[in-house]
Amino acid sequence: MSKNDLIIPMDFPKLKNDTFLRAARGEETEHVPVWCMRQAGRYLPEFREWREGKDFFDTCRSPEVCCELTLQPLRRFPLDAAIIFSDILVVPQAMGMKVQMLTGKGPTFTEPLKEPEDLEWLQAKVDVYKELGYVFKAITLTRHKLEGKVPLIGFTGAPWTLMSYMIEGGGSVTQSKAKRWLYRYPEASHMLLKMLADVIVEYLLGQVTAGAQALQVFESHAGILGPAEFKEFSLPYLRDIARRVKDRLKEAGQDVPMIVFAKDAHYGLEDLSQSNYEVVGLDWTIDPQSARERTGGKVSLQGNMDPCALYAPKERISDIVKKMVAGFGTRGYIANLGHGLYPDMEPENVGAFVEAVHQHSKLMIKQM
Ligand SMILES: Cc1c2[nH]c(c1CCC(=O)O)Cc1[nH]c(c(CCC(=O)O)c1C)Cc1[nH]c(c(CCC(=O)O)c1C)Cc1[nH]c(c(C)c1CCC(=O)O)C2
Repeated sequence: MSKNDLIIPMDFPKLKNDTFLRAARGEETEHVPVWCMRQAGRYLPEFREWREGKDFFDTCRSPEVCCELTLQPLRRFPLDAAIIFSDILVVPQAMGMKVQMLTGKGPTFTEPLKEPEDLEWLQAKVDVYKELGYVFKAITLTRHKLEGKVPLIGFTGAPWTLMSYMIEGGGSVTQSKAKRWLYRYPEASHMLLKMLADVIVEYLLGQVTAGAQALQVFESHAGILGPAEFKEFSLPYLRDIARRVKDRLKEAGQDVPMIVFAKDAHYGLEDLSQSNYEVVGLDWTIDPQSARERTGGKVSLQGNMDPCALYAPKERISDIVKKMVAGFGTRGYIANLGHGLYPDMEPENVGAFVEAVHQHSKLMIKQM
């Protein structure tokens, strides 16, 4: 597949609910928009049905199935945004690494990177249209099937998070193999991070060309780094990605809001709020008001209810949401969880969360 094989997205249905996009830009809204990380996931029986017996990455490579899985949560809940069903690990795959999703174990690389010499067999220059065109097709198809209901979010893993998977070969508590590279091979680490950033920029631009209306960058493994390592090995690449994507979009007369979610990196909040992203996503370990103070009104904020609060009864969820919305304020705010939904969560309680955000925020905005 090449860029020209893509259905050039000129004829998308008109967007009816742009609350999420307005909040991302800090504009006024009638209610606080809300979506959930991992909203397309195993907590939904219809999702489990579609995924049953099928390989995870085969599913990612089927645009029709990705489209269906993306739309499922929107049929149930009045969410204000959709996020394309895919995975961050499709990028290492595009660079030539083999990854499987093993039941009960999660993502597993057949041959993780061990030493700097291993970088030689990585694909540094990736034709994203050829290797990741299936994601772009899923985005274009979903954008049509959404019928303008809500905006569609595209996403990527950030360089450090992807690097850590490529070296660890899967999930890890200490990330010690990946961190060993940072301390022992800083030059090779920067080489790998730069290689990843280059692919990510093209990948994000391809997603916008295909129809993505916002982009989220997941730095899920930020919290394992100390402040100095974050400043050296994560932040510069996060900034570089947003800058390059925005410059290239500007040349094409386009502008798409970008969200950075660096989990557990509150030490980096001030820096993240000055990193070319419109929105900073937050995990639940930071208090909404202090996040506001530390980001000084420079960005919109997204988050940050503890996903486990969804185990509470509905009335309690409503109280927690009310405090959270009051803490962030209704302007420049996108409600979300502080991380993804877990498979054992009740769809009904997810509905209660979404409803509580709309209900409380509408009242607060009216009273202003
Ligand atoms: C670290 C990471 C990954 N993938 C992702 C991240 C960053 C966000 C985060 O910090 O959680 C991002 C991701 N993965 C998935 C999405 C889809 C969109 C959404 O609904 O949010 C998104 C945005 C689908 C998925 N990706 C995965 C699932 C579950 C497996 C399945 O569907 O069979 C889904 C719905 C698998 C996955 N993919 C990954 C892991 C560690 C796992 C296994 C853990 C688990 O089993 O939940 C890597």
